[in-house]
Amino acid sequence: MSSTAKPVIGVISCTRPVEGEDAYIVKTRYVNAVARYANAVPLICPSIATEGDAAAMVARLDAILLTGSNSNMEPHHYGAEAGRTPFDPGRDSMSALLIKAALAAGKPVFGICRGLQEINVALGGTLVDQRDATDQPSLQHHAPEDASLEEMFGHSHSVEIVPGTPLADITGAQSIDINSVHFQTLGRLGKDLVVNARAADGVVEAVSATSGAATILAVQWHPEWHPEKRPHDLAFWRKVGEIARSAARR
Ligand SMILES: N[C@@H](CCC(=O)NCCCC(=O)O)C(=O)O
Repeated sequence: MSSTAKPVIGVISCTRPVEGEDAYIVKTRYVNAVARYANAVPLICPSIATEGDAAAMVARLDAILLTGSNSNMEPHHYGAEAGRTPFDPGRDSMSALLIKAALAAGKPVFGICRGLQEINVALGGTLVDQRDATDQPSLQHHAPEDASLEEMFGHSHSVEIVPGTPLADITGAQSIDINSVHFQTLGRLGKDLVVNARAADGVVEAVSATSGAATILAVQWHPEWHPEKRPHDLAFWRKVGEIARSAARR
């Protein structure tokens, strides 16, 4: 497929110190997955925008992807009084503006891990931190904090897929094994979101929605982490590309 025929997917960035100063960064695995497995053109969106800038970016995109990140949303976004650092307020602001602009424009919104959480909060939902639980969680959703990167993404568990949902169609499976790299989980579900998968402890692991002409598809795990090893992750990216191409033709 020629590059001009490929959809363009905006990939949100995070603010991180690089060489002693702030930089807008995206981990290469997210960008590479969009290019290699969704067969789309990735375009990194700096997390600096007014509402008008976010709308201007979305006007030039066919879809947006909200990536994972080890920062947490600031708790005031979902009505909580306290939360754990690290925070990334620029990312919080940008994700909310991009989601609002994309849904208003009828363009697809894809989310991974933090991105799923941002979508849930943008639609009025809340987050819960597993580390605040008073009782011992029945399922750990994150490797120990001192785990190496490989150990962190090697931490996995199964999820049950809700029959009849888009994820069931995408994967053709009832249960899949996923990597798990998050301490926060969805609390109250955001408006119009449909649960597509749950872990054994009831944690929501995937959601979808059709908001007007826009499609939402978001997962709590990381399909960009070596998807070549997991058919359901390859299927996720193929669907991302398919939805984005359909949006590009509108
Ligand atoms: N901080 C939130 C979101 C977790 C998340 O996105 N993890 C991914 C970290 C690795 C990466 O940067 O891709 C939480 O803890 O739930």
